[in-house]
Amino acid sequence: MSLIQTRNLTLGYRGTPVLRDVSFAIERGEIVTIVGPNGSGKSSLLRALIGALAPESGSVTRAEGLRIGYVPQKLHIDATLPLTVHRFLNLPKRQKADDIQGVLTRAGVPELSGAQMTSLSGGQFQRVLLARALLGAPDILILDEATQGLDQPGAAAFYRQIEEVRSALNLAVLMVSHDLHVVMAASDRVLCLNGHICCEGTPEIVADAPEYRALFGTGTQGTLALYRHQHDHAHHHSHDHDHSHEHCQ
Ligand SMILES: Nc1ncnc2c1ncn2[C@@H]1O[C@H](COP(=O)(O)OP(=O)(O)OP(=O)(O)O)[C@@H](O)[C@H]1O
Repeated sequence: MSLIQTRNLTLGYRGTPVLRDVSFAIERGEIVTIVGPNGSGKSSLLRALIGALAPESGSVTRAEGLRIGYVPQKLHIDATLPLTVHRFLNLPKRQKADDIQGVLTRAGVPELSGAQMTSLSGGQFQRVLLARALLGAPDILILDEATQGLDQPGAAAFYRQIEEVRSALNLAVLMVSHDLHVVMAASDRVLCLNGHICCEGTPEIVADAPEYRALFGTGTQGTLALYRHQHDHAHHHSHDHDHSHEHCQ
């Protein structure tokens, strides 16, 4: 069974339509990225998937007992407040020291436990947020533009970390991003939204689709090729989904 599935999901705010007829499912082990212009309904879809926004029609089904780990865009930390990474990860609930060290290691920052939150670089900060999301042993990680403010190499490194986490823990990853170049390459599947699913499939299929090009231009392919080249066969994925039905329409 899928971790989360929607059928003909239609969303809106007091009669203003936002998304119509979205049928989507995400399985364990998959990395799926949602792209789309501003206002295309990406965050609304995430909100509906986690149950924070009720459908106008259609349905959202979550696997029983599904644990969701959420990585926000950013989080404001009061610069005057002394707060170590270790203490931050103990909020709001006290955690075992081993568990904290474990998620920091998993997030690629094992050395940061004693560091002050306010001293972290953007990339380190996002990894600490990733570590926090991992504390609940999630089945699915949901990231809402988690690399905003990072430069392109920083964002690419963060997504490689996400891929490592996915491979190690076999969880699903669903992310919204504007970093089209790097994020598309790090995804198994891309969903392009514009009031509805205008296009979906592997990054290559979506980047080639006229609907996607009409929205985002044609600059993505070269970067995808470069990323693939650098990244080729660096690791093995344990999942094996059949996406032969992928299409753009
Ligand atoms: N709480 C709300 N009340 C009313 N309208 C809303 C609300 N939240 C979002 N909207 C509207 O719904 C539409 C989709 O917004 P949403 O935030 O889902 O898009 P998005 O693709 O995530 O955009 P962005 O890339 O700018 O973050 C927009 O027109 C927005 O103004």
